[in-house]
Order: sequence, then structure tokens, then C-alpha cells
Amino acid sequence: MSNIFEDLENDETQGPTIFKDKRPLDHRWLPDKLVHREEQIRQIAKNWIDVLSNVTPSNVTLYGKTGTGKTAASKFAREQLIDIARKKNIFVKVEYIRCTDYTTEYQVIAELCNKLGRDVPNRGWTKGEVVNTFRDIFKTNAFGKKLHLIVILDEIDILLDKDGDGILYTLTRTENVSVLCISNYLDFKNLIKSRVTSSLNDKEIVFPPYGADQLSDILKERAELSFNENVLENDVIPLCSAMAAKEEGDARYALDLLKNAGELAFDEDSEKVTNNHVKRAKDKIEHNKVIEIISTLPLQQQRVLESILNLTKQKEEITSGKLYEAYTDLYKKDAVTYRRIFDFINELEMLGIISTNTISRGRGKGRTNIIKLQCDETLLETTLFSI
Ligand SMILES: Nc1ncnc2c1ncn2[C@@H]1O[C@H](COP(=O)(O)OP(=O)(O)OP(=O)(O)O)[C@@H](O)[C@H]1O
Repeated sequence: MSNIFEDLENDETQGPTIFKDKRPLDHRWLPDKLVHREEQIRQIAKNWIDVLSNVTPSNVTLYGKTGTGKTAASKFAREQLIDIARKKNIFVKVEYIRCTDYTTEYQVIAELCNKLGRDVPNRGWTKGEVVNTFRDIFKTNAFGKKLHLIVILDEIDILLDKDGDGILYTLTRTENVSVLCISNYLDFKNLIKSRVTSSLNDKEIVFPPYGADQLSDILKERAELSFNENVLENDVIPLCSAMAAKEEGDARYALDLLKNAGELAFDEDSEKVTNNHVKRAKDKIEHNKVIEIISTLPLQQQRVLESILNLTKQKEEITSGKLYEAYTDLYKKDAVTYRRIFDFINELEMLGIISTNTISRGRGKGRTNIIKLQCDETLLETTLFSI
């Protein structure tokens, strides 16, 4: 029996396929060089270099919006540090923790212990027991050398918000340990008490959004590794870069556009990726994003959204009062209070699913909030009813 994959590979009627290697278009792929981030990487290295003289480096915080290369730059610096430390025979480890996966101090410290060869259960011990086990690691010498540890805490805001600043207190008060925090928010230090801010005493490095030209340079590097020659029409990279520059200079979004455009072309057996594929890739990404947001909303918010949808279909002007009425009509039993509805409206607006506009009804009649759906009605309906 013939093999379908072999048949496809040997099919002479097929032109060159679109992709040479899709891996470089993946978010997690770490390129050999990070263009336009040389200065930030240098700054990280300047802080970490102390460890090569057996001195604990200062703590560092990287700030910047989504997709500005913070994770990539810190992992790049990590690879380079580990490489030189190995050559110089320095005992240093750099451990990366994504705080969306480890959301409490206990979980982070237990994970670090496990990475450093001490068995700690995911739950069951007291926090004190876990912290003591962690600190013990730095009291003993391995082969006559002391371990230096640098902990990268990516998306630190999530952990601080959920479990407080104990994790930073513990890490910054442990001998031979330093931290590199990554945050999307400049004001993340509001989540830290002053005793922790003073022991953190960090150097701050800012990652500005990429401009369209910088995104173009990034995409060109990745495209060369991923796409076969002459497959991308000339305006594809400039278009992806311009669109992503508008989305706050997000390199991840630029890569997503390019990858999805390539996949659309591949699915259609097209020999070229065109700007039309890019435009459709944008719609596809937005479509998937809306589905993801709606399906992960808490139940009560989904119900409020359903009420907004019903009113929109009836071509009603939606005020908060009318929305509450429609919502309680639908879900009398466990309806939330009128005040909670305002929080929901704010949250849905922040997610970009609805917009609100305050209008004045004229003298003495006060001001009213008008709510409008900002996503496709059919998409919302099918998503809500398939959850
Ligand atoms: N200068 C660059 N050169 C090449 N690729 C880059 C560059 N900057 C970012 N990227 C790529 O863009 C994607 C997003 O980057 P990264 O994850 O580092 O952003 P981030 O700032 O950490 O975002 P978030 O805050 O959402 O985690 C990754 O695939 C990364 O490899």
C-alpha cells in the first residue's frame, strides 16, 4: 500500500512547499541573535557578570509590554552566562519560572528545590519546611564550590497578586540567590511592601515597544529560516510589521501573523504567501482570541454577555439598567447584585468585547452609559452556546 506522506513528498505537480522549517516561527524558539535588544542584553549581563567572580549579582527587573522580547532576552543572557560559567568552572544555575504555572511561594520554592536536586512534594509540607530545605542547599558545598542561583520570575505580577510578596522576601534574603523579575506593568512594585522593596534593591531595564522597521528586521531573520526561497511576496513582511506595530509593537503578534498567513497559503496549496493571506490571518487570530476570552470568562460574566447579545439582537439601546433587567429576567435565581454588574461591564470593556459611551440626556436628566458589543454577534452566539 502506498504511503500518503511519501506520495505528497514525491508529487511532482506540487511546487516548492511554503515552509522549510516551522519551528523558528514558534513563540518558544530562541533565536541565535536578538536584533534591537543588544543594549538590554548587555545591561542584564553587566548585572550578572559579578557571579563570575563568585559574588552574588544584583537583582534585576525587566519592564515592557507584551511581546517586547523580555523573556527572550533573559533566556538569551542565561544561555551565554551558563556557557562562560562552565568554561570558567563557576558553579552557577539560572532557573526560569513562569509564574502563571507556579502561582504561590510554596510552589515556586518547591519547584526550585526539585530543580536543584532536593525532593519536595507539591503540597503537604509547611512553608517553613520548604524554605529551610531550599536555604540548606546554599549552606553545603558541592565539590568544594558554593552554588550561585539566579531565579528568573516571568510574569511576577500574577504571583504577587495571588500570593503576596513573600516569595521575593524569601529569595532576596537567601545567601547566594539573586532574582530577575519580568513584568508587563511599570507599577508592579505597588504590590510589594517597603521591607521587600529595600531588600530587592533592583536595577530596572525597560523594553520599549518595537517600531515597524524593527519588527521587519525580526521577521526577516525568522522568515529566512522558516520559509522556502521566494515564497513570501514582497509586501508580506512590511504588512505584518505595520499591523503588529499598531498592536503596541508586539513581536509575538508579528510572528503569529506571519505563521498563520503561511499556514493559510499552505492549506490552499498556494505557491506564494500574499498580503491577502496576512489580512485573513489577522481575522483568524482575532477570531480565536475572542473565542478564548469568552470561553474562559466566569459563568456570571458569560450570562451578562448573553443578555447584552439578546438586547443587541433586539436592536435595543443598552443602558446598565436595561441590561440588569434583561439579565435578571434570564437568570432570576442566582443573579448577582446591580453593583456587581458595573464591575462586569468594566472588565468586559477592558477585554475589548464591549465598549461603553457616557451620554448626557439633557438638562436635569443626568448621564447614561450606553453599552455596545465590539465583537461579531454570530461568533459570540456560537461560542456562548457551545461552552
Ligand atoms: N529582538 C528580537 N529578535 C528576534 N525575536 C524576538 C525579538 N524580540 C522578541 N522576539 C520573539 O518574539 C516573541 C515574543 O517575545 P518574548 O516572549 O520575549 O516577549 P515578552 O516581552 O516576554 O512578552 P510577554 O510579556 O507577553 O511574556 C518570541 O518568540 C521571541 O523570540
